[in-house]
Amino acid sequence: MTSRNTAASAVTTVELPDSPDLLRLLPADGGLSWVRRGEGLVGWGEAARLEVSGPRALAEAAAWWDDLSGQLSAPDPVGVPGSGAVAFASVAFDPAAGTSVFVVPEVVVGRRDGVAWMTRIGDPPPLPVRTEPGAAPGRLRYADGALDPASWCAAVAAAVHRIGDDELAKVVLARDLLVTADVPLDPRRLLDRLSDRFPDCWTFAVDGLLGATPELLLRRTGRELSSRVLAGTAPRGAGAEDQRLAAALLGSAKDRAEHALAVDSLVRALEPYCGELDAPAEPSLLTLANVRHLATDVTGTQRRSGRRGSAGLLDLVAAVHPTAAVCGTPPDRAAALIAELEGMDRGRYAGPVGWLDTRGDGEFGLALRCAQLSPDDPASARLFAGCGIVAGSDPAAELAETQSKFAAFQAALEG
Ligand SMILES: C=C(O[C@H]1C=CC=C(C(=O)O)[C@@H]1O)C(=O)O
Repeated sequence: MTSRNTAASAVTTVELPDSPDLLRLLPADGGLSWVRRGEGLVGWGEAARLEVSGPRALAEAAAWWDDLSGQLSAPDPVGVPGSGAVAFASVAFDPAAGTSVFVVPEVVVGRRDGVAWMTRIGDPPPLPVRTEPGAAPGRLRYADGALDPASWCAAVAAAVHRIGDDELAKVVLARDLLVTADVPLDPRRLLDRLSDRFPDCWTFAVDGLLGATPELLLRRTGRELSSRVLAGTAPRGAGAEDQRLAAALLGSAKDRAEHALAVDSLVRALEPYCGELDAPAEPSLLTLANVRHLATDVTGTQRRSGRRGSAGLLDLVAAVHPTAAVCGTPPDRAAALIAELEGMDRGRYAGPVGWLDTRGDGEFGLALRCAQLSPDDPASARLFAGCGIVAGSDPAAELAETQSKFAAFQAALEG
């Protein structure tokens, strides 16, 4: 665990008279973001930072944030979830092995239900010097990541085989794609384009991991908990074909089984913490520009008493992650098969990403439809996409699904 903390200075929060375009405020090096439909949080500067890994990574992060929250609590005239000091977080897919990053920005600008505010820690310059986002990156060169398409299809076929042997019911297999541009990639341009094209997604950026995720792992507001579980995907089509594909997804026994396992994994993990928990019996459709998903919005109320009643947001995130939307069923066998077949380190892809405030409120999505900007080459990035594999999955169809999912970030890169 490494932590840096220059945060023991005054925290001030003021309401802003005008509602700023949050993503337009970000400085040239990108900063931090969690924005959907123009609302959410952006931040920049670093008042404190934690990098943590190991079997107790999230517990250590929770203790670090509890301690810091005590130092950072301050009068907050806005008083809504996200106002005051916050930490942005990007957790490794496997927090025991990978590095999770928590950043407390010096400046946060937020907007919620039309109310805008700015929180500053210490005395940083209030707004960055504005420069326009950079131009299109010119020519893009793509290269296979860990597995070429044929090898990845072979991995899917092997997974289907293992599922047929009754070893497990579902595993999510992902692949990566490398991209290099002629000029450095501009995170602000990517975030702008992602949020324009994917208004129903959360456009996030934490420590070089950028994306627009449609999946909300867990939101905590007071004791109210909510989640949007996704699993089961169909491509988009033109005209009547699009409606046919939507109806086929809703009626697909394979996709519904894949979806039910993801909902079940979240519900089972949350149940012990909740007095009430509601998961609709039927999934709905979430339609995005590139794909359509089966979706279930789960809501619950956290218990008031006992050890589980006092669990904080990071304890809850640790309890629910990884769901079967990104790992599989049963999770231990699925994680072992992912390690065996994927041939890559997921890093923070498919891990929880979001923010938490000093009151214990916050939102965590799953880091999907994203790319990790290269720390060594500002013109390069690594894109990720994965698919749930169940009995009856067809490797060629799953490969096509990863291509449709990559297309979300590719559209932001291109043009
Ligand atoms: C693992 C990913 O998507 C998950 C979320 C929605 C639908 C999924 C699916 O249909 O396979 C995946 O479970 C990804 O986009 O990389």
